[in-house]
Amino acid sequence: MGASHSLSPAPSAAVETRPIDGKAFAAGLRDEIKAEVASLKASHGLTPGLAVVLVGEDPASQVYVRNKGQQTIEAGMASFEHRLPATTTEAELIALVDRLNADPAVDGILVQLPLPKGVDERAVLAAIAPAKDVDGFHVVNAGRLAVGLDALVPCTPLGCLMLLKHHLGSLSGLEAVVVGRSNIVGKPMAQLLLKEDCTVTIAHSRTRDIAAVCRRADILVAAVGRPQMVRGDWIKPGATVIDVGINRVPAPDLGEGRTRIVGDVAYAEALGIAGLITPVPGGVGPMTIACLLRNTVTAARRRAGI
Ligand SMILES: NC(=O)C1=CN([C@@H]2O[C@H](COP(=O)(O)OP(=O)(O)OC[C@H]3O[C@@H](n4cnc5c(N)ncnc54)[C@H](OP(=O)(O)O)[C@@H]3O)[C@@H](O)[C@H]2O)C=CC1
Ligand SMILES: Nc1nc(=O)c2c([nH]1)NC[C@@H]1CN(c3ccc(C(=O)N[C@@H](CCC(=O)O)C(=O)O)cc3)C=[N+]21
Ligand SMILES: [Mg+2]
Repeated sequence: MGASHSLSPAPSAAVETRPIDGKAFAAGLRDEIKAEVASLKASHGLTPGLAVVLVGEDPASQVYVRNKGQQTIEAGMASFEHRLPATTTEAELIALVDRLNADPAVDGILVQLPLPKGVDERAVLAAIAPAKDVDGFHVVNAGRLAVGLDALVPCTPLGCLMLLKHHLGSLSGLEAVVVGRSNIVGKPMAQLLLKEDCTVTIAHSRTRDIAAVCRRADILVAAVGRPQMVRGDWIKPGATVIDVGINRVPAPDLGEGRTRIVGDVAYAEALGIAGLITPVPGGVGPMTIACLLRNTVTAARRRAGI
């Protein structure tokens, strides 16, 4: 057969990769939430309130807590910040959570993770009233999500799902691979994708030939915490890539001692291969906070019965 009649595919033209603007999408969501809060206030006298508990001095956590507080107030909600020293005991923390559970002005409680060594995270999360668990980390909410009941859903996977549905429409039948199996990102992400009728694979540190597993994905979600681990040749051409990773790495090009934030995906390598990709920063992170505000409004409505 002559070359002009070859049945093999032409050398594939590079895919045009479109970045997903999570920052803009989150700003739009916050505008909607702000309008909803104003109408709840006008018609029911209800002001949703979010309490954030930060233990210790973790610099990254301080940034997120500041952003959360600002955006909560901008949305017209009440923000309660509790900053405690790293020496706070588990009993003191649980006593604070109990007070917040009983406080009628508080609709949502978020205990920023990680907690200092010596504090049992599970015990603290278990103390949060499920109706105020706007992170969706309590076993009651995790269980409700798993069996298909209404639940407060963890903010990061919820934000990822909103981006996916907005850009892809129906996800039914798509191959989804989630890299990472944490209780706060990987597992609930897999549950949400399953609910959308994806065929879901969860990969983790023991997965054999992870590159080949990832290459099956129409939707690839990276939630690992390893800078740029997912390489360009792990991505199926045209796939949608959601990069959850927030990794602070040295950036000597910016100057001595400077750092920058990168994701779990080698973004530059993904360009020309992925169809859609979330950048870091400006992708999933802003969606997490917007979904936290949304969950706080949801919790406030349910508690008020409206
Ligand atoms: N953008 C946002 O809003 C948010 C971002 N994050 C970021 O997302 C990332 C993940 O967070 P989180 O889920 O809490 O992290 P965890 O450390 O709790 O979980 C990481 C997961 O990645 C897996 N893993 C680790 N190394 C490898 C490897 N070499 N190959 C394959 N899998 C691996 C682990 O597997 P195993 O279970 O086998 O150990 C584990 O399941 C972090 O960068 C975090 O900062 C987190 C929350 C919100
Ligand atoms: N109980 C609890 N719930 C959490 O949801 C939780 C937590 N603990 N501990 C830490 C992680 C991390 N996390 C982020 C939130 C927002 C951005 C964010 O806004 N990122 C922006 C800015 C990034 C920057 O420059 O710092 C972006 O990606 O564009 C990132 C990460 C929530 N977490
Ligand atoms: Mg109130």
